Amino acid sequence: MATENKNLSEYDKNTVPNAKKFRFGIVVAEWNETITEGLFDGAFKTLLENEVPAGQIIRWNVPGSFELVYGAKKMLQTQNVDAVIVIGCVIQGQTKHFDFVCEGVTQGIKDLNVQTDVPVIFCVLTDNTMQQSIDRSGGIHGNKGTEAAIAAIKMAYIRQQSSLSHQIDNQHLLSAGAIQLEEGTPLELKE
Ligand SMILES: Nc1c(NC[C@H](O)[C@H](O)[C@H](O)CO)[nH]c(=O)[nH]c1=O
Ligand SMILES: CC(=O)[C@@H](O)COP(=O)(O)O
Repeated sequence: MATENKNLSEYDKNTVPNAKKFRFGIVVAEWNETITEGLFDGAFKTLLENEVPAGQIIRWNVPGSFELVYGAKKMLQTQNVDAVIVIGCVIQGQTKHFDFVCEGVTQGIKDLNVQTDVPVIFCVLTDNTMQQSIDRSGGIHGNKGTEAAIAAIKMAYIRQQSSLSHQIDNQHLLSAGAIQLEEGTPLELKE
């Protein structure tokens, strides 16, 4: 389904987990800032609407979308966050630079999702025209920032639940008699 057949701001509140205790990082590119500010507004307001306290939302700015990867990496390395949203707007110009920026940021964010434990949400418009970006940052097609905020809440919840289930599994094993040795602990077998 293409964006033109879906309003990016619409979501079913009944499918959104409780987000009150989650902490979110938002990294915003300054290129095309009228668009990225619109995307940020959509994401920020949606997090507030889902009862995330403003004090649990950390915002950093970076120069352009290519720097979103480094900004997200340092955000999740240094801040206590349950998910990171990266916000950018890349618009086709006269050269192939568009292709390289889009590929770089896409692959970089994918790599962070593979290599780290904190979900990084891809709120980067890759449009042919400014009008397409306007339409997707609060215009006729809604706001991709809203979509990204809901995705961030859902992924933070999956991260939390998967960690809990892992802990429960461990507890189950320990309570069932399995032992968990600290690395280097000598195993003493009693007669
Ligand atoms: N043309 C756009 C850029 N270009 C800048 C790069 O993202 C990067 O900041 C620069 O190459 C220095 O590393 N960035 C956007 O976010 N949007 C564009 O349309
Ligand atoms: C995505 C870009 O870097 C692009 O907008 C820059 O424009 P140009 O390709 O005309 O240099």
